[in-house]
Amino acid sequence: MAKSKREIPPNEIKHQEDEEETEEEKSFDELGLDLRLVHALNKKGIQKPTPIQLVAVPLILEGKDVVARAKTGSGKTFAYLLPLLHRLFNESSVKNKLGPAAVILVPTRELCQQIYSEVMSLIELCKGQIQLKVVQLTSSMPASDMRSALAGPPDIVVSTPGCIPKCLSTGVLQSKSFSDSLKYLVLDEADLLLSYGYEDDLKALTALVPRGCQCLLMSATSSSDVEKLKKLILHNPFILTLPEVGDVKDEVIPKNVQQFWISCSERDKLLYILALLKLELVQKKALIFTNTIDMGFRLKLYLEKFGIKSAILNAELPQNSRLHILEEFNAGLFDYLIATDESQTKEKDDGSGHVESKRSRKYNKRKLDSEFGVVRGIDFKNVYTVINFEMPRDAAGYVHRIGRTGRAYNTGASVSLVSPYEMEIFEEIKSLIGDEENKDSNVIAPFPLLTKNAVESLRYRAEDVAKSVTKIAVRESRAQDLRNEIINSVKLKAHFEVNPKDLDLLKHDKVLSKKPSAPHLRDVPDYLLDPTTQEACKMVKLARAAMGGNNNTARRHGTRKKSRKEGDPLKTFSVEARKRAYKGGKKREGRDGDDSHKHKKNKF
Ligand SMILES: Nc1ncnc2c1ncn2[C@@H]1O[C@H](COP(=O)(O)OP(=O)(O)OP(=O)(O)O)[C@@H](O)[C@H]1O
Repeated sequence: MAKSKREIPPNEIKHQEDEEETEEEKSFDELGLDLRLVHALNKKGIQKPTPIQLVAVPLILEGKDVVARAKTGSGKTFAYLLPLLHRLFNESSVKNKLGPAAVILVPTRELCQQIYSEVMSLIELCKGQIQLKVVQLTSSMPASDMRSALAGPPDIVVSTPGCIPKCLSTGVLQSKSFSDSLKYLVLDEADLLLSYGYEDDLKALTALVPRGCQCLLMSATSSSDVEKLKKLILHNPFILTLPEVGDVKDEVIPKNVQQFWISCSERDKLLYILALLKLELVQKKALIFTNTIDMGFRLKLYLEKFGIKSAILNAELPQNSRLHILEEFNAGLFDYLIATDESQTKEKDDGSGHVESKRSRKYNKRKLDSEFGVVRGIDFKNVYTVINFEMPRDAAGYVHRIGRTGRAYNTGASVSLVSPYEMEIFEEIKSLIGDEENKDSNVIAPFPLLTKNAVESLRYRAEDVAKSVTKIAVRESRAQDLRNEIINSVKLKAHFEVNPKDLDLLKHDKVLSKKPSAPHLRDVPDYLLDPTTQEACKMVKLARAAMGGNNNTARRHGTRKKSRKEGDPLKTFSVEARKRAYKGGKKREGRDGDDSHKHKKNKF
């Protein structure tokens, strides 16, 4: 355990990344973890604990209540999962227990799935030496599914908070059985649980948490909500804060993420993002955030016209599709994911002074999934760049968005397009993450690689194309995409239950536009680029090569695997799907190869 050298309350442990050198040398084994878990981690390529794991694991193994606050991507999940599994592995199972021993509560379904997969993969890697039943529950599950999931009962339940009260009220779970068996309660992404509207559910649950239950609360940011939860559920917990929250400024963005911004008008945002992507001034994979679903589709349609493929992720899509999109993106099947991370209520007013049309509002009234959370806590793999096409509505949203890159020991970058409407929130963000004492410190620096000339050389076509992406086109594409995803989702459900790892059926970066992109818009000829931009492109490419390509390995595997799977029942899905898959494969082979021919031949 990290010893406190400063005068801080006895149960409060603050930790700086550069202190306690000997602590940082410690291995998982030396933290006292079960060797089966240590081997499982090694098989995953995880060798040394992150700072939060170094401090939290021993405390949790000792049975302490812990509140851990650490940056996004700092490894908080293993910080509680490893000691939790250790304790469950080594406990003699209580006979006749009628409820779960451990409950992990998370704010969204996506997180539920993610944590569930993480637990299952650790258990599987323990080579069948461990028999633990793990289930996931979400509020939309029918009572019969909940009943069968809870039969046994399971050792670990991963759930959104609304589910447990639902299980209790429908008689699927008895309050007494629940209280008698519960030994571990984890509130993960605690800073979000209340903002997702789970306060009543959590209060209902509190009454049932027995005194001896070990409670753990994990969060990326500190907030009054976290304080509230801490008081509600934990008893005299150890408070871990990494890195140390200094007197002056709270550091919430990982140091390994370089943050940039570009000042541009609302109208020029399409032009600027085109320049960033088309001139390849940002590293792939990139996660692009918009505040409304319509804007996400507008952006996708616009980029398509220039031959830039992307996929869309939002709360409107069916759950299966969302999970599938995440898995595909994580597996490297496409490079750009446009995500909308706000809820329906917020979507009505986008804060930028833009008034949405009546029809658009009608579409926005579609039922969005309140348990959806694209940004919060999701472990996107190998995202190098996060682009804020529109600025989030609050500073915490910025922290969570940027936290999708630079995870664990990786590096990353972010680029925010900031219009005059968004300067206020931008200032707020800067003051949250910056150094107030040193006003000149460029925590978010101006993006250095894009010259005015480079932008202007693209303006004519960019504006022309932007005009062609009409509101009607956006609306039609959104409706069409939703229809497709609903059909696919129903058909996929059965298959994914049997083959959860199969990613290859549907390509989510399919082209939505009815007209193919014009060849002259696909590539940028050299004569349009000034020497500075050409130099910048080269630098980015070199950096990508140094980083080991552009994450295409998985994609290539995916393509080949698919072409071999002629017998796959999913391939008979529909003529459309097959065509798309074939086209997708061809296209990807081209993209995987040397793409240096780009920028040379075609006229722009
Ligand atoms: N000790 C480690 N060494 C290397 N990678 C690790 C280690 N611990 C966790 N990771 C990886 O780091 C990534 C981020 O971990 P995790 O999702 O737990 O972060 P987090 O702190 O919960 O972030 P967020 O607040 O965004 O949810 C995951 O891909 C995880 O597998």
